Amino acid sequence: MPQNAVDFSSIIDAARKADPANARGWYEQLELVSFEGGTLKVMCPTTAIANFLSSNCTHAFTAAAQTVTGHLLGVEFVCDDFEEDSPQQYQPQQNTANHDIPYTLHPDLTFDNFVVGQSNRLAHASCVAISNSLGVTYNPLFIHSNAGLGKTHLLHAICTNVASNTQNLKIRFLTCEAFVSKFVEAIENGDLLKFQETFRNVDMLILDDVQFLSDRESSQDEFFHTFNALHSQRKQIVLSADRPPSEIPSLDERLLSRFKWGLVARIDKPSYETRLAIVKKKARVRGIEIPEDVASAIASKITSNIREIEGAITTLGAIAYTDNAEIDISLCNDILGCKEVEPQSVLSFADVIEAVVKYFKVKQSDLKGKSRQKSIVRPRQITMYLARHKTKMSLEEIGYKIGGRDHSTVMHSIDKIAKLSREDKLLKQQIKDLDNLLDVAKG
Ligand SMILES: Nc1ncnc2c1ncn2[C@@H]1O[C@H](COP(=O)(O)OP(=O)(O)OP(=O)(O)O)[C@@H](O)[C@H]1O
Repeated sequence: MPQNAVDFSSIIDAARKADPANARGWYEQLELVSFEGGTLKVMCPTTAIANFLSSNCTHAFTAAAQTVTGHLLGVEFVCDDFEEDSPQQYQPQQNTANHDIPYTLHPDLTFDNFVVGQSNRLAHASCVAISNSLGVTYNPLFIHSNAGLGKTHLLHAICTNVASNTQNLKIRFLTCEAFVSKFVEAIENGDLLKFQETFRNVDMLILDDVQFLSDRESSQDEFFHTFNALHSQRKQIVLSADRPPSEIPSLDERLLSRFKWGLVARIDKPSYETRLAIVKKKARVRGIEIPEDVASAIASKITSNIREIEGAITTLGAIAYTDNAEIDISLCNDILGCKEVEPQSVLSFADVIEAVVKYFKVKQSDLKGKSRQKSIVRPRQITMYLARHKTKMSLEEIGYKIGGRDHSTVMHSIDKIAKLSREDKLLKQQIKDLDNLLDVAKG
């Protein structure tokens, strides 16, 4: 089949329908570059987009390509960050070949896609400032807020901005949990020197959720030395937490004072106007048209957590793509109406993982690690299943929290547990016990 015989726009439409939750407005910017040896090569505008598609959408695009052409085809996402003649194939370990950023950056979480209002103006401005001159303005930068108000979004945006404006920088971006578990692993394996080299020789260190250091004395001590090593070389440090430094329990005084050396910026709950702008922005990113009355209904009803706004838009988009339904106020009220009668989940990922750890007597670090032992794999899959059903987290967020796994691994684990628990009595009982434990935790 020649390349020009492939109806690429129908493939894009079919891919949107096959997986509406991941459909994006920027699908329009994808181009078919070649069709050779049974593989469609799709050119992506950025590495982050190629990364996102490879991790999350390969299945949907392959199924779409096969449905539209009637042939067994493969799909490969490529990008051309170096502006060379031939496109660079996407390398899963790297965000760009010129930077060492081991963590996968999300293409949606950019400064362009971040709505600025009174509630987050300082945090946003300081992130922009540091990403334009690392280690010079605010060091460290400490951002804190309640859940779902944009901390992680800003951290991704800093990395994306730095990666696109500078060359050959070493950036480490990870959750504090990952830092602690790598530290513990390094002690266990006698690799402490290598660990220290990894974290003390970077141009920027970004740690998400540093409240996790609470009560972990050795990790605090190690981080204290990492901090000093970086700060003395004027390397940039960015930290985020769900509370200000002074409210992190059992935080060493030496760290507490260092966390306040630079700038501490709080993100507050956004106003109605900011929420409305966020609804519109999110809809645009997902390529969904939302009428004004629907946008304002969402912004009025969902007030405290932007993640829930995103959830409502994803649901509307899924219905619009799969049923070809028009998004109108009655559809919106159906969705938001359901939300109202749902009991408000106060469970977090931490509640879920703690329950699983206690119940199966396993270590958190193992659940988030790479072990393939059955005694770890099953509790890990159950954690993902429960996180999906008992919290409001997206597949991507669950993957991020459980050791940086991708969305398709999370989906596979959830499906597997759902299927097995129908037949396997022991598994069914385990889920029921954990369900009860979590209901008690919720109170
Ligand atoms: N000002 C904003 N503009 C656009 N999107 C936003 C904004 N604030 C938050 N969001 C979106 O809300 C969702 C949740 O944000 P994010 O994950 O950054 O929250 P968080 O503060 O890190 O939460 P948590 O503490 O639970 O990890 C993301 O999809 C993010 O893009």
